[in-house]
Amino acid sequence: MLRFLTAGESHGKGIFAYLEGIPANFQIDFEFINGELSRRQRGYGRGGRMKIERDRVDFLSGVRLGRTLGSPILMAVWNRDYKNWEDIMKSEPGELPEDRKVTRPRPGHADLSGVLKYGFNDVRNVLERSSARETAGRVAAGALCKNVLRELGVEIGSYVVSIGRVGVPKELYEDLPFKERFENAERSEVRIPVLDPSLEEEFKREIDSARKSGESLGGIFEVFALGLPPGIGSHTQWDRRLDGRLAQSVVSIQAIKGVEFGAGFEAGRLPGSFVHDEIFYSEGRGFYRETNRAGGLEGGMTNGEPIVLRAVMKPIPTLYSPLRSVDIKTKEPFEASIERSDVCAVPAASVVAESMVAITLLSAVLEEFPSSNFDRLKVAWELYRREVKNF
Ligand SMILES: Cc1cc2nc3c(=O)[nH]c(=O)nc-3n(C[C@H](O)[C@H](O)[C@H](O)COP(=O)(O)O)c2cc1C
Ligand SMILES: C=C(O[C@@H]1CC(C(=O)O)=C[C@@H](OP(=O)(O)O)[C@H]1O)C(=O)O
Repeated sequence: MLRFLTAGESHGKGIFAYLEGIPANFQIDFEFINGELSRRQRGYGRGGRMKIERDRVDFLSGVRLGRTLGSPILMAVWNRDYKNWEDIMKSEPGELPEDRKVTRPRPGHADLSGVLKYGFNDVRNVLERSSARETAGRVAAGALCKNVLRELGVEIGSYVVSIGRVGVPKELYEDLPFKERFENAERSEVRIPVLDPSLEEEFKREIDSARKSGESLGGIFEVFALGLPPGIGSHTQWDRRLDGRLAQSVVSIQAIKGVEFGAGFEAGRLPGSFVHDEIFYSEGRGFYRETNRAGGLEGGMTNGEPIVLRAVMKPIPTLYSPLRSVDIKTKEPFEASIERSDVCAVPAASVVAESMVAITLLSAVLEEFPSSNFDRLKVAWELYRREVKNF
């Protein structure tokens, strides 16, 4: 089992990820982890903050000479922007003048519920932690989990299928292998799964026109995981079901409002014979399916087919065209105005979702094959893969 938590404020010293349970003696690919952090920063539609930050991982514990020790791993992603906020974010005692406190809660954020819950008179005490800057910590930890899973032959990727009203027609990508969809997304500024310059332009125009009119956009992306054998997860208890655990980990990402697996909500409109994946067998392949409407999950377990989930992100709530709200001090209505914000962060959110999927999958794998040492995990994993193939 893995234990994973984050700490840190958006404009504080840094974002930190705590990860416990990674087997010892795993050789970490630092370049890969830093590459994942930079993937999270990219994507058309991001705001000024991403020009300041150059996220890199700094291992503070649990790693020696490039290998894991089996002890808790603490990772830091330092905030370059901290130096611009030090006077209002420092931990040493001090008082802020009233005019430097944030008293205007933004609709769509944790701001109002947070000040009411904690009794704060400064919204900053809430917004600093509710900010999606925290996702840098998720990606640092998720990248290490992805690194481990890759050594077990499991690949995780994602691509964007719609932003605002613009979508990628399904017939353009449904026949492409997942790896090709992913490689195309990596070359696209909006992470779409096809190489189509005019479609790419259409996505960018949608984002540009939202920016011009002071609007923001959400969208939908897909995450896949390849190479998992059947039987990871469990049908025996609600909190062990892998579908439920994956959904929770992805919906926990800031602004993600829903998740569906495989045929998803469409399954509710179709009769059963169009939804369930029939079972076949051949000597070379073992058991297999010709369709994957289940998205690789049946009964809370992997079924050996690719895991495919789709998630929806709401539009960024901080808008250049102001929304109405009420000042918590004066109780006067006002229209929120802002200095900087992302217009669309769907491509970045899809990278974060890959990380959450990696953390959840590796946790389930380690529950099935508890191992203190990575080489032993690999042996147990290969044995099981062979066993189910030759069943
Ligand atoms: C990668 C990423 C970047 C985001 N950037 C912004 C931003 O620049 N401005 C903003 O208002 N919200 C941004 N958000 C969304 C907010 O953090 C989120 O909407 C807010 O936490 C409330 O969402 P919730 O109701 O799901 O918690 C971003 C979210 C993600 C995943
Ligand atoms: C800093 C990141 O995302 C931030 C998420 C965010 C929010 O309100 O969620 C607001 C913006 O930050 P700022 O208010 O400093 O401009 C984004 O840039 C990041 O992704 O690293």
